[in-house]
Formats: sequence, structure tokens, C-alpha cells
Amino acid sequence: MAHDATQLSPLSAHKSQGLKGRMRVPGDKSISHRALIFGGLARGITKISGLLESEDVINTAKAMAAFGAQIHKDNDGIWFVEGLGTGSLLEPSTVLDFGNSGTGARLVMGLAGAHAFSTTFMGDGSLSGRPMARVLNPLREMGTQVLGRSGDRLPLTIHGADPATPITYRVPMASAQVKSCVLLAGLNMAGTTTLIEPVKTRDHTERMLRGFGAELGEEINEAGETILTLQGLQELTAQDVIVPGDPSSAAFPIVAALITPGSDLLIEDILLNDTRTGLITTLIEMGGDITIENERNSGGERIGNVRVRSSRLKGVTVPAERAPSMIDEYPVLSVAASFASGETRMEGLEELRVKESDRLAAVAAGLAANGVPHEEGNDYLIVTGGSNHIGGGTVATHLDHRIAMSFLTLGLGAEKPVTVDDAAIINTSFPGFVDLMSGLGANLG
Ligand SMILES: O=C(O)C1=C[C@@H](OP(=O)(O)O)[C@@H](O)[C@H](O)C1
Ligand SMILES: C=C(OP(=O)(O)O)C(=O)O
Repeated sequence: MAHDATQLSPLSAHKSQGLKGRMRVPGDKSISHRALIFGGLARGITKISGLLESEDVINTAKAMAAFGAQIHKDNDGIWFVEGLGTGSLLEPSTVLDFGNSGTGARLVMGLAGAHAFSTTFMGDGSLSGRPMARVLNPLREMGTQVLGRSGDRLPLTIHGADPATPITYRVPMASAQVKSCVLLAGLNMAGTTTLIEPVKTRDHTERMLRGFGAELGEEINEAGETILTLQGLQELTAQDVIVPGDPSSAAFPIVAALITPGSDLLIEDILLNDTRTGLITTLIEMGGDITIENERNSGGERIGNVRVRSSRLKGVTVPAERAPSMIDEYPVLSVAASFASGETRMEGLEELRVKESDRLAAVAAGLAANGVPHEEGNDYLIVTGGSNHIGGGTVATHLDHRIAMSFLTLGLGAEKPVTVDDAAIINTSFPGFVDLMSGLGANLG
């Protein structure tokens, strides 16, 4: 069921002692979206274990079904996707509703933009405010027509050219969604698409393209930029995909364990791809007692178990270059920083302004409501931690799951309870968050 923005569900977090146990978090969101998309393009039946069954990902499944893919789930929770072949999607007869999901909307725009039919996209109040020009501009260069309200925001309709023109595109901001949109469009049209990525971002699209049997050229130029070349209309072959635990979801129990005394948690089977591990690197630099156990390869990705115990943290400077590898983790890092001695400086945060909310502003407001000293700049945040008297505030989530989970985490370590105005939005990425955290000893309610 879609999240209903008119029905807010407030929730409070109270000071907790000792989060303990062995746990798993739901499957990685980025890999789950892509498994459904590549499964829908491949010949044969793709089998997906551990798919994240959150609102964001279910909306992508519905979109792939609307393009003609056959999708079902068996009694053991395994998902099966029978694909149509690259360049062969069918015109959807319904409006595609992506709810809260930037990834779903932007990746599927790449698919649809390469097909000579009309596809209409809509989303919730948050997604309808997020910029789509970053994907619509490269699609326009390929000949895709766009019809919608001003400012390139949802709802909008796109119609691919016949034939579409492959392009060479330099991604102007650090965005795996933009990279993936262009590659998915290129895969579905004749000719060679070249993508230049100045700053490396999560590489799941590249790994899965190759995993489904496509050839993808990759080299680094003198400027250190990655150049990807992709021949369109390559046939993909269905695969078995095992989705590892999402490090962006594991971030919440990890930080909760660090800031609550007496904690000792083992989180199993977490994705450890190094385009995703910036938060773990940063927390270890802050003095976090975090170790990686049983590191291994699974389906082309590095995974492992993360052991975390309560720790005394100290403030650090997080360099701007690290931002792409922890872009969704700054809200919860700000929470860890609230409990660290001294200042934590986070730089290069401009992309946070265009997430589900303006996350820089939402974090700053949440810190202010809970008495945590901080300074918000255009693209940086400085948090001064270590005060014993924080908490007591109510935080506006602005339809942003990460704001909700981050400030509930703050409340587990703070002197006074912390309330978020809406916990229902958490289902967009982490269904079961409240039960899972409560089972470890978190005092939520
Ligand atoms: O490609 C992806 O799966 C994602 C890319 C990131 O967005 P940007 O591409 O906007 O940085 C991230 O914030 C999002 O949660 C998932
Ligand atoms: C930014 C996020 O997701 P999306 O862009 O897919 O909405 C997120 O999950 O933190």
C-alpha cells in the first residue's frame, strides 16, 4: 500500500541500554531495483532472493510489470521475473507511480526514454518536488520528447524517438541514478553510448550489466575520469540474484549500538562494495569499535558480517571526496557526531539538498529541536557533540525515511525522548525497522 501523506504516524524513541543480538537487515535497495529492471529486460526467468520488499522497490516491480514483464513471488519469498528482451518493452496502459523513489523513477525513465511510445510518471509529494532535468536532459539529447509541468518535475510524460540517437554524456553531478539512466537508455537503442563519470559513484548498474552477460567497456582517462562504453541492444540472459543486506539500512543499528552503552551487535551479510562503505570508514576513524567478519564474495559483490560495540566517539573531518560512498548516510552520521567529543565537519554535501527532503536543512532543524549545536552551510555541516542534555524535541520528517530513522536513533542515546512526526514513511526503504530495533532492545513507542 502506498504511503498516505495525510495520515502521519508519530513515534518516540527513549534512552536505551545495550542493543544486543545477531541480526540481518533487509536487502539492498539499489540492487533490488536493478534486479527487477535487468530481470525485466533479460531473456528467460531471473530468480531474485532477498529482494527488498519496501514501497520504493515494489513500485519498480509494478512498473516492470506494466511494461510487460511477468513477475511473481513464491511461498518462500523468492521473486521470479520473466523478461522481454532489450528494446522490446511494451507501452504501459497505466500511469507509473513511483511513490517516494528517486531511483525507481530515474532509472525507469532511462528505459522508457529509449522506446518509441508514451510513458507517464508520477510520485508522492516528495518525489514531485525533486529535479528530473538531470535525467531528462540527456534523454532529450537522444531525441526523447518530454511533456510536463514547468521545471521538469513529476508528473510528466516522455516519448522516445524512432530511432533514438545514442550519445556521449559527461555526468555533471555525482549521481549513480543519472549514470544508470543513461546506460539503461543506451542499452535499449541501437549504437554506442559513451558515459564519462568524473566522480565514481555506486557501480551496481555496471556490475549487473556484466552479470547479465552484457559487454561494457571501461577505462580511466588522464583526468582520472571513468569512461564507460556500451553497445546497445545486447541480449541479456536471466540470472539468479542474491541481494545482500543494505549497508544504508544497517547504518541505523550500527550507529544505535555505538551510542548506547553496553551494546554488542552482529549484523550479518551486509553489502561491502567500496562505493558504499564511507560511513563504516568514517565511524572507525571516529573511534567506533567496528570489525568486519567473514568477508567473502557473493554474486559479484563483496559482503561480510559487521560486529559493532558501544564506543566513545571523537569528531573528525569527513572529506568531500568520500560523499558519494556514503551519500544516504549523512543524516545518521550527524546523529553519531552528536555523541562524539568535539566537532565533526562534513563537506561536499550539495546533493543532500535534492533528496527526499532538503536533508541538510531537515538534519539541521532536527538537531536544533534537540539542542545539538551545529552550523549549516550551503554544502557543509558542522556538528558539535558531547553534550549530556540533548533530546526532548519533535522532528519534522518531510516524507523522508532517513530523517525519521536517524532521529529515532538519536532518541535511543539521548537523555530526553525524541519524537518524529511520521514513522510510516520508513516503509519506503526499511519495512520492519521498528520491530527489528525493538527486538534488539531499543525503546521505541
Ligand atoms: O543509484 C542508486 O541506487 C542510488 C543513488 C543515490 O542517488 P543519486 O544518484 O541521486 O546520488 C542514492 O542517494 C539513492 O538512495 C540510490
Ligand atoms: C536518496 C534516497 O533514495 P531515492 O533517491 O531512491 O529516493 C535514499 O534512499 O536515501
